[in-house]
Amino acid sequence: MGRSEDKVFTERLFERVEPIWNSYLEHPFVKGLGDGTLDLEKFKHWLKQDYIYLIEYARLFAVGASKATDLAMMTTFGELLHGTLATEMALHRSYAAQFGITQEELEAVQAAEVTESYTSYMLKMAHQGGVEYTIAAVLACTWSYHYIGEHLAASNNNPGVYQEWVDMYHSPEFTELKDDCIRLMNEAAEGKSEAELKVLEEIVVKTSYYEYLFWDMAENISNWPCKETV
Ligand SMILES: Cc1ncc(CN)c(N)n1
Repeated sequence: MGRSEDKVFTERLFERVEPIWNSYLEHPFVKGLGDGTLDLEKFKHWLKQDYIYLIEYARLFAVGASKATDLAMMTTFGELLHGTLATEMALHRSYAAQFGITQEELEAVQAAEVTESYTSYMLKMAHQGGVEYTIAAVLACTWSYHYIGEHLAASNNNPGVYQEWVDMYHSPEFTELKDDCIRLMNEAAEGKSEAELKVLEEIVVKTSYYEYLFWDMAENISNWPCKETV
């Protein structure tokens, strides 16, 4: 006991990404969400970019369903797909309605540079390997948002207009989506060689870095340098 091989795969992953995820908690955008001081224009940029990010993210679950190795796994991917489209994206539609942004406007948003790069990377990984690549590509997204949601809720600051955001990401529904992703990752990692696990670990690390870049993109309201190029 006590050897690294005795850990379930996601425990080993968490040890690797925990410092990266803790850096999100120090990020000005995330801090602003937690204490309600975040500039609304920054939040609107996140909202629009995240909506189209989530459309591609939902597509990943469809790829996962097509690569599933048994019916139980296919069912879980179906639930994750539905949970993203119906539960998580309902948060975005609710905020958009408060800000006078229609659903059509949300769907017509053009991906900013980081959104495009991040979703392209995830989809490339999902298509490159077996179902375990797809799960590795989505894991940090769901799990790290839950990590942030839990920390913000526990910090007892007043998120003000962002209360709904904090409530969503540590809600029982979102916790279930996160737990499903963790379970799928461990199932898919079973019997894999160390070399294969290392590849999956690097996907989780890289998507964790992309998550940081996404917070930065929202904080800086950044987009492509020339509007004409999008
Ligand atoms: C960029 C990003 N990463 C993760 C999540 C949580 N599904 C999200 N909504 N947006």
